[in-house]
Amino acid sequence: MSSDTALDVLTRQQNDPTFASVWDELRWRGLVHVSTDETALKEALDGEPITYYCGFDPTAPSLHCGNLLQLLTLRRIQLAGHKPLALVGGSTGLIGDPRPTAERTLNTPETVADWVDRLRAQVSRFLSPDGENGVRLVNNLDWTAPLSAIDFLRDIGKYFRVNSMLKKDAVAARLNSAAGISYTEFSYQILQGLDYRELFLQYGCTLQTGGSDQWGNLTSGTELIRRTEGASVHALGTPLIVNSDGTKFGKSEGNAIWLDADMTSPYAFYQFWLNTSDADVVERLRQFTFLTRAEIERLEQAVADEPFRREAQRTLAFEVTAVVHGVEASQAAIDAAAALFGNGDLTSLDERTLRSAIAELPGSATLPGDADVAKALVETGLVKSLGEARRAVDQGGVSVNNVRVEDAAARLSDLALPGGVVVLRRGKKTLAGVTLA
Ligand SMILES: N[C@@H](Cc1ccc(O)cc1)C(=O)O
Repeated sequence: MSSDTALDVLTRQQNDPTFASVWDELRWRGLVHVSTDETALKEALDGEPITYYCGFDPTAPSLHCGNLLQLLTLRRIQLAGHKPLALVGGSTGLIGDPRPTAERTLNTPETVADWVDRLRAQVSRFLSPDGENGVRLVNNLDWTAPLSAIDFLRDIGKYFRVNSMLKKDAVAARLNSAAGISYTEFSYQILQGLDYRELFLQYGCTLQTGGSDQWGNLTSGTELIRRTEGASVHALGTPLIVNSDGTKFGKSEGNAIWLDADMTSPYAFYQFWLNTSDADVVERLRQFTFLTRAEIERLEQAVADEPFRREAQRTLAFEVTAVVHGVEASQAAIDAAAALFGNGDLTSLDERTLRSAIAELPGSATLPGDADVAKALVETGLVKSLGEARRAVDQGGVSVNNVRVEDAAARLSDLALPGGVVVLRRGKKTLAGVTLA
């Protein structure tokens, strides 16, 4: 991340006078899908600061776009004065939250511990550490590891009825599948319930947020607290984000969109948001940016009046990339696209941005430095044959790094940008990238 941190960006845009109540804002932004008693929750959120939490499991070295919704929701509630606990699941990550489809493979404790560290660092970037309601990071391994099997079964297990455990969505789906479900994953909801109780007892935590797929796990905690402590606490489930064409949100050509810049480059991240459809873009602006209601409504009008300008998409991509990677990286992603597609000066781009930008072009190849322009045109699929390549160059229709080439036999190493990057263009629009080996 650059010097301009996610929080700087968030904080700049925090004051939206339209919303007297954070509950009203969460509703308007389309973040409330399911919750425990609404009146009680609204009252709690509009009243004195409460402590609330959301958990993230270390199932990969980085969080992804789907988790981002939870991080931003945590931040919105923090901006209203409440105190967040961000839990990274050192113990739950060792067990695995059952997915409706198939059993997870267990990761080694070393791997999980490494991912816990990485996720803690990621999560902290989205929440302010300052003041009375500064974020506290917690790890459920701290209270789960010391628990003996006997204590777990006697003291906690007694409060869970297998019948209701079987009804939870993911468990029910797996029971009906051929693969079934292991006892390990079946027990997961108890652990998450235990977390909520622990955070209630230790910190007075009275709200847990999560995706709506977490509803069973959220209510596992509220029920346990009701049974053991006689207290009534809250849970809030945000909607599952889907694209209006029915495809899953958060993937680009089958790859997950990660928050880690080494796993998904800021350029690719920016492009992902830029590709949002007109039908989805306003909802995404509400859910994933801190822009004010007035600004989002103006963009909604822009989508209706001048969809071809894609102002809403460009704003969305800039804002979300800035929140995750910083303003500079977000601007660099814009500059790279402009230089590539607008025939601009490629030499002004930094090598890393340029490399990640060409990696996203449809035809990209790695070639030895002594390869010539004709060969590169063939290898990247811009032409079908060496003959066609030569003709295209002779007709003046080929450029390398946005400078027209005259000689199809020119060596790529003589034309490359620093880092061995070569951008080939055929005609006006067709681009491909080559990295020299
Ligand atoms: N089960 C949550 C992560 C989580 C773990 C422990 C908790 O206490 C809360 C949430 C998920 O898979 O997204």
